[in-house]
Amino acid sequence: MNESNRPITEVAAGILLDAEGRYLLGQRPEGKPYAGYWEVPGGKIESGESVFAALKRELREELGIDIESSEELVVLEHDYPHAYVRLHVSIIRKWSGVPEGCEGQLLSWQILGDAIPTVEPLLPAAWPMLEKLRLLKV
Ligand SMILES: Nc1nc2c([nH]c(=O)n2[C@@H]2O[C@H](COP(=O)(O)OP(=O)(O)OP(=O)(O)O)[C@@H](O)[C@H]2O)c(=O)[nH]1
Repeated sequence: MNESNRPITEVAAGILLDAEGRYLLGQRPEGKPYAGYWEVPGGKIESGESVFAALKRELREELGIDIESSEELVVLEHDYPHAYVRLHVSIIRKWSGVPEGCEGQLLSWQILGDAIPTVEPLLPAAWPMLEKLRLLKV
């Protein structure tokens, strides 16, 4: 619970960062809250699951890739009308397979040095994680 007494939804989000300094965004599919918004891939952490296990499972389901490791970037909270979420954001530099939109979602590689993504709209809570990513010397 938080100060507004809403249950906290724990979420794992993974920023795939490639050797050319690009990161991946995906578009939320129809049927989910904020459908059509762009986000960092990931999803809800199941009860008893570690952040890394959730990330590994979500990225396999959503993108068809397998990750071996991740680095924590930031933990941030956001109060949405539909949920109060705590996002555990990690950077992933190595994976096997080529990311595909396994749930029919569009994907877009973005250049880290760009001020704003070339796709929109972005989920509100995606902005602070991208800010944090830019501050990092990657
Ligand atoms: N994956 C992801 N979720 C985010 C981001 N920013 C953000 O606020 N969220 C929120 O975190 C929650 C993630 O839920 P989700 O709907 O993607 O999770 P899921 O795939 O497990 O959903 P499901 O229960 O429909 O299967 C949503 O409330 C979403 O609005 C982001 O950048 N990436």
